[in-house]
Amino acid sequence: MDGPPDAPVLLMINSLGADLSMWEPQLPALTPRFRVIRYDARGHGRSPVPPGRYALADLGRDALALLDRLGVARAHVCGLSLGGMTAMWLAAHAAARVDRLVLVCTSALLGPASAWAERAATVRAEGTGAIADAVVDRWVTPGYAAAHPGEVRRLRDMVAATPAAGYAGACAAIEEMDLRPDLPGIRAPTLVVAGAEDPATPPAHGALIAAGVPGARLEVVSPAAHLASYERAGTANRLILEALDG
Ligand SMILES: O=C(O)CC1=CCC(=O)O1
Repeated sequence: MDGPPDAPVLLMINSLGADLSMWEPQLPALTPRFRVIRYDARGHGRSPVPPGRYALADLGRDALALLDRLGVARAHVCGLSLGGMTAMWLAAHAAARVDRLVLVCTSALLGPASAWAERAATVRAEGTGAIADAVVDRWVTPGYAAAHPGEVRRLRDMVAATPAAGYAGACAAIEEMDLRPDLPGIRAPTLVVAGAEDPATPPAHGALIAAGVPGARLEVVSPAAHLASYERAGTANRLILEALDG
Protein backbone atom coordinates (compact mmCIF):
# COMPACT_ATOMS: atom_id res chain seq x y z
CA MET A 1 0.00 0.00 0.00
CA ASP A 2 1.22 3.49 -0.78
CA GLY A 3 -0.03 6.91 0.24
CA PRO A 4 -1.37 8.43 3.46
CA PRO A 5 -3.12 5.86 5.70
CA ASP A 6 -6.13 8.14 6.19
CA ALA A 7 -6.58 9.06 2.50
CA PRO A 8 -9.43 7.66 0.36
CA VAL A 9 -8.56 4.15 -0.85
CA LEU A 10 -7.91 3.42 -4.51
CA LEU A 11 -7.69 -0.24 -5.54
CA MET A 12 -5.73 -0.83 -8.78
CA ILE A 13 -6.11 -4.12 -10.67
CA ASN A 14 -3.60 -5.35 -13.25
CA SER A 15 -4.17 -6.70 -16.75
CA LEU A 16 -3.59 -10.17 -18.13
CA GLY A 17 0.14 -10.93 -18.20
CA ALA A 18 1.08 -8.02 -15.95
CA ASP A 19 1.74 -7.57 -12.26
CA LEU A 20 1.25 -4.73 -9.81
CA SER A 21 4.37 -2.96 -11.12
CA MET A 22 2.41 -1.90 -14.22
CA TRP A 23 0.96 0.90 -12.06
CA GLU A 24 4.35 2.39 -11.09
CA PRO A 25 3.91 5.36 -13.47
CA GLN A 26 0.75 6.25 -11.54
CA LEU A 27 2.26 6.29 -8.06
CA PRO A 28 3.91 9.74 -8.00
CA ALA A 29 0.67 11.41 -9.11
CA LEU A 30 -1.82 9.35 -7.11
CA THR A 31 -0.18 8.60 -3.78
CA PRO A 32 -0.24 12.19 -2.47
CA ARG A 33 -4.06 12.05 -2.67
CA PHE A 34 -4.96 8.37 -2.24
CA ARG A 35 -4.11 5.30 -0.22
CA VAL A 36 -3.25 3.14 -3.24
CA ILE A 37 -3.68 -0.63 -2.93
CA ARG A 38 -2.04 -2.60 -5.71
CA TYR A 39 -1.98 -6.37 -5.84
CA ASP A 40 -1.22 -9.16 -8.28
CA ALA A 41 -4.38 -10.79 -9.63
CA ARG A 42 -4.52 -14.53 -9.05
CA GLY A 43 -2.15 -16.46 -11.29
CA HIS A 44 0.01 -13.38 -11.78
CA GLY A 45 3.09 -11.87 -10.18
CA ARG A 46 3.59 -13.18 -6.66
CA SER A 47 -0.01 -14.22 -6.02
CA PRO A 48 -1.05 -17.86 -5.68
CA VAL A 49 -1.61 -19.78 -8.92
CA PRO A 50 -4.67 -22.00 -8.49
CA PRO A 51 -4.82 -24.72 -11.16
CA GLY A 52 -7.53 -24.81 -13.84
CA ARG A 53 -9.82 -22.24 -15.37
CA TYR A 54 -10.62 -19.01 -13.56
CA ALA A 55 -13.93 -17.14 -13.70
CA LEU A 56 -14.31 -13.39 -13.49
CA ALA A 57 -16.24 -13.95 -10.26
CA ASP A 58 -13.14 -15.65 -8.79
CA LEU A 59 -11.08 -12.56 -9.59
CA GLY A 60 -13.77 -10.29 -8.18
CA ARG A 61 -14.08 -12.30 -4.96
CA ASP A 62 -10.28 -12.21 -4.57
CA ALA A 63 -10.46 -8.40 -4.66
CA LEU A 64 -13.25 -8.38 -2.07
CA ALA A 65 -11.29 -10.74 0.17
CA LEU A 66 -8.30 -8.41 -0.05
CA LEU A 67 -10.42 -5.39 0.88
CA ASP A 68 -11.90 -7.38 3.79
CA ARG A 69 -8.44 -8.40 4.99
CA LEU A 70 -7.29 -4.78 4.88
CA GLY A 71 -10.43 -3.53 6.64
CA VAL A 72 -11.50 -1.40 3.67
CA ALA A 73 -15.27 -1.03 3.44
CA ARG A 74 -15.35 1.02 0.24
CA ALA A 75 -12.76 1.99 -2.38
CA HIS A 76 -12.37 3.66 -5.71
CA VAL A 77 -11.44 0.98 -8.23
CA CYS A 78 -9.22 1.38 -11.30
CA GLY A 79 -8.48 -1.57 -13.56
CA LEU A 80 -6.90 -2.05 -16.95
CA SER A 81 -8.15 -4.66 -19.40
CA LEU A 82 -8.74 -7.85 -17.36
CA GLY A 83 -8.40 -5.59 -14.31
CA GLY A 84 -11.12 -3.37 -15.74
CA MET A 85 -13.35 -6.41 -16.26
CA THR A 86 -12.83 -7.33 -12.61
CA ALA A 87 -13.60 -3.73 -11.64
CA MET A 88 -16.88 -3.84 -13.59
CA TRP A 89 -17.74 -7.15 -11.91
CA LEU A 90 -17.14 -5.55 -8.52
CA ALA A 91 -19.29 -2.52 -9.35
CA ALA A 92 -22.10 -4.77 -10.54
CA HIS A 93 -21.94 -7.46 -7.85
CA ALA A 94 -20.60 -5.60 -4.82
CA ALA A 95 -21.83 -2.06 -5.45
CA ALA A 96 -21.60 -1.07 -1.79
CA ARG A 97 -17.83 -1.66 -1.87
CA VAL A 98 -17.16 0.54 -4.92
CA ASP A 99 -17.02 4.31 -4.84
CA ARG A 100 -15.85 5.55 -8.27
CA LEU A 101 -14.67 3.48 -11.22
CA VAL A 102 -11.91 4.08 -13.75
CA LEU A 103 -11.90 1.53 -16.55
CA VAL A 104 -8.80 1.66 -18.73
CA CYS A 105 -8.51 -0.11 -22.11
CA THR A 106 -11.04 -2.77 -21.30
CA SER A 107 -14.10 -4.48 -22.68
CA ALA A 108 -17.44 -5.91 -21.63
CA LEU A 109 -17.19 -8.69 -24.24
CA LEU A 110 -13.84 -9.63 -25.74
CA GLY A 111 -14.23 -12.36 -28.31
CA PRO A 112 -13.78 -14.53 -30.11
CA ALA A 113 -13.89 -17.11 -27.33
CA SER A 114 -11.89 -19.55 -29.46
CA ALA A 115 -8.94 -17.13 -29.56
CA TRP A 116 -8.71 -17.18 -25.75
CA ALA A 117 -8.88 -20.97 -25.69
CA GLU A 118 -6.11 -21.10 -28.30
CA ARG A 119 -3.95 -18.60 -26.44
CA ALA A 120 -4.38 -20.57 -23.21
CA ALA A 121 -3.42 -23.79 -24.99
CA THR A 122 -0.31 -22.16 -26.47
CA VAL A 123 0.76 -20.84 -23.09
CA ARG A 124 0.16 -24.16 -21.34
CA ALA A 125 2.22 -25.95 -24.02
CA GLU A 126 5.03 -23.44 -24.60
CA GLY A 127 5.00 -21.01 -21.67
CA THR A 128 4.30 -17.29 -21.49
CA GLY A 129 7.64 -16.50 -23.14
CA ALA A 130 6.15 -17.79 -26.40
CA ILE A 131 3.58 -15.00 -26.56
CA ALA A 132 5.42 -12.19 -24.75
CA ASP A 133 6.64 -10.30 -27.84
CA ALA A 134 3.20 -10.36 -29.46
CA VAL A 135 1.54 -9.19 -26.24
CA VAL A 136 3.91 -6.24 -25.81
CA ASP A 137 3.38 -5.30 -29.48
CA ARG A 138 -0.26 -4.71 -28.53
CA TRP A 139 0.60 -2.91 -25.29
CA VAL A 140 2.58 0.01 -26.72
CA THR A 141 2.60 1.87 -30.01
CA PRO A 142 5.48 1.32 -32.46
CA GLY A 143 6.65 4.88 -31.83
CA TYR A 144 6.87 4.33 -28.07
CA ALA A 145 8.62 0.99 -28.57
CA ALA A 146 11.25 2.56 -30.83
CA ALA A 147 11.92 5.34 -28.33
CA HIS A 148 11.88 3.17 -25.19
CA PRO A 149 13.62 -0.18 -25.88
CA GLY A 150 14.43 -0.65 -22.19
CA GLU A 151 10.78 -0.30 -21.19
CA VAL A 152 9.77 -2.76 -23.90
CA ARG A 153 12.29 -5.28 -22.52
CA ARG A 154 10.94 -4.74 -19.02
CA LEU A 155 7.34 -5.27 -20.14
CA ARG A 156 8.30 -8.35 -22.12
CA ASP A 157 10.06 -9.80 -19.07
CA MET A 158 6.94 -9.13 -16.98
CA VAL A 159 4.76 -11.11 -19.39
CA ALA A 160 7.31 -13.92 -19.62
CA ALA A 161 7.53 -14.09 -15.81
CA THR A 162 3.77 -14.69 -15.51
CA PRO A 163 3.14 -18.33 -14.56
CA ALA A 164 1.76 -20.24 -17.57
CA ALA A 165 -1.01 -21.86 -15.49
CA GLY A 166 -2.04 -18.46 -14.12
CA TYR A 167 -2.07 -16.80 -17.52
CA ALA A 168 -4.04 -19.65 -19.07
CA GLY A 169 -6.47 -19.73 -16.15
CA ALA A 170 -7.13 -16.01 -16.60
CA CYS A 171 -7.68 -16.46 -20.37
CA ALA A 172 -10.64 -18.67 -19.45
CA ALA A 173 -12.17 -15.81 -17.44
CA ILE A 174 -12.07 -13.60 -20.54
CA GLU A 175 -13.30 -16.41 -22.77
CA GLU A 176 -16.45 -16.81 -20.67
CA MET A 177 -17.02 -13.16 -19.81
CA ASP A 178 -20.00 -11.13 -21.00
CA LEU A 179 -20.52 -8.08 -18.82
CA ARG A 180 -22.93 -6.32 -21.18
CA PRO A 181 -26.07 -7.17 -19.15
CA ASP A 182 -24.38 -5.80 -16.01
CA LEU A 183 -23.55 -2.36 -17.38
CA PRO A 184 -26.94 -0.61 -16.90
CA GLY A 185 -26.94 -1.66 -13.23
CA ILE A 186 -23.60 -0.04 -12.41
CA ARG A 187 -24.21 2.99 -10.23
CA ALA A 188 -20.61 4.06 -9.56
CA PRO A 189 -19.57 7.29 -11.31
CA THR A 190 -17.47 5.88 -14.13
CA LEU A 191 -14.67 7.11 -16.37
CA VAL A 192 -13.74 4.92 -19.32
CA VAL A 193 -10.30 5.50 -20.87
CA ALA A 194 -9.42 4.03 -24.27
CA GLY A 195 -6.22 4.06 -26.28
CA ALA A 196 -6.80 5.37 -29.80
CA GLU A 197 -4.29 2.88 -31.21
CA ASP A 198 -5.22 -0.04 -28.94
CA PRO A 199 -5.48 -3.18 -31.11
CA ALA A 200 -6.65 -5.39 -28.22
CA THR A 201 -9.59 -3.37 -26.88
CA PRO A 202 -10.11 -0.62 -29.48
CA PRO A 203 -12.03 2.53 -28.51
CA ALA A 204 -15.32 0.97 -29.71
CA HIS A 205 -15.12 -1.35 -26.69
CA GLY A 206 -14.77 1.61 -24.36
CA ALA A 207 -17.62 3.38 -26.17
CA LEU A 208 -19.86 0.37 -25.60
CA ILE A 209 -19.11 0.43 -21.87
CA ALA A 210 -19.63 4.20 -21.66
CA ALA A 211 -22.96 3.88 -23.48
CA GLY A 212 -24.09 1.11 -21.14
CA VAL A 213 -23.11 2.49 -17.72
CA PRO A 214 -25.46 5.33 -16.71
CA GLY A 215 -23.62 8.66 -16.75
CA ALA A 216 -20.26 7.17 -17.77
CA ARG A 217 -17.78 9.30 -19.70
CA LEU A 218 -15.31 8.12 -22.36
CA GLU A 219 -11.87 9.64 -22.94
CA VAL A 220 -9.77 8.45 -25.87
CA VAL A 221 -6.03 8.95 -25.37
CA SER A 222 -3.65 9.26 -28.32
CA PRO A 223 -1.12 8.08 -29.18
CA ALA A 224 -1.66 5.08 -26.93
CA ALA A 225 -2.06 1.35 -27.40
CA HIS A 226 -3.37 -1.17 -24.84
CA LEU A 227 -1.23 -0.22 -21.84
CA ALA A 228 -2.31 3.40 -22.15
CA SER A 229 -1.70 4.22 -18.49
CA TYR A 230 1.92 3.16 -18.94
CA GLU A 231 2.60 4.72 -22.33
CA ARG A 232 0.71 7.95 -21.63
CA ALA A 233 1.12 8.13 -17.88
CA GLY A 234 0.82 11.91 -17.62
CA THR A 235 -2.49 12.02 -19.46
CA ALA A 236 -3.81 8.93 -17.68
CA ASN A 237 -2.87 10.32 -14.28
CA ARG A 238 -4.62 13.61 -14.99
CA LEU A 239 -7.78 11.78 -16.11
CA ILE A 240 -7.75 9.45 -13.10
CA LEU A 241 -7.29 12.36 -10.69
CA GLU A 242 -10.10 14.34 -12.35
CA ALA A 243 -12.42 11.33 -12.20
CA LEU A 244 -11.73 10.55 -8.56
CA ASP A 245 -11.49 14.09 -7.23
CA GLY A 246 -14.41 15.58 -9.12
O1 LIG B 1 -3.02 -9.51 -24.30
C1 LIG B 1 -3.96 -8.97 -24.85
O2 LIG B 1 -4.42 -9.38 -25.90
C2 LIG B 1 -4.62 -7.79 -24.23
C3 LIG B 1 -5.46 -8.13 -23.09
C4 LIG B 1 -6.70 -8.63 -23.09
C5 LIG B 1 -7.18 -8.78 -21.74
C6 LIG B 1 -6.05 -8.23 -20.98
O3 LIG B 1 -5.98 -8.07 -19.76
O4 LIG B 1 -5.04 -7.90 -21.82
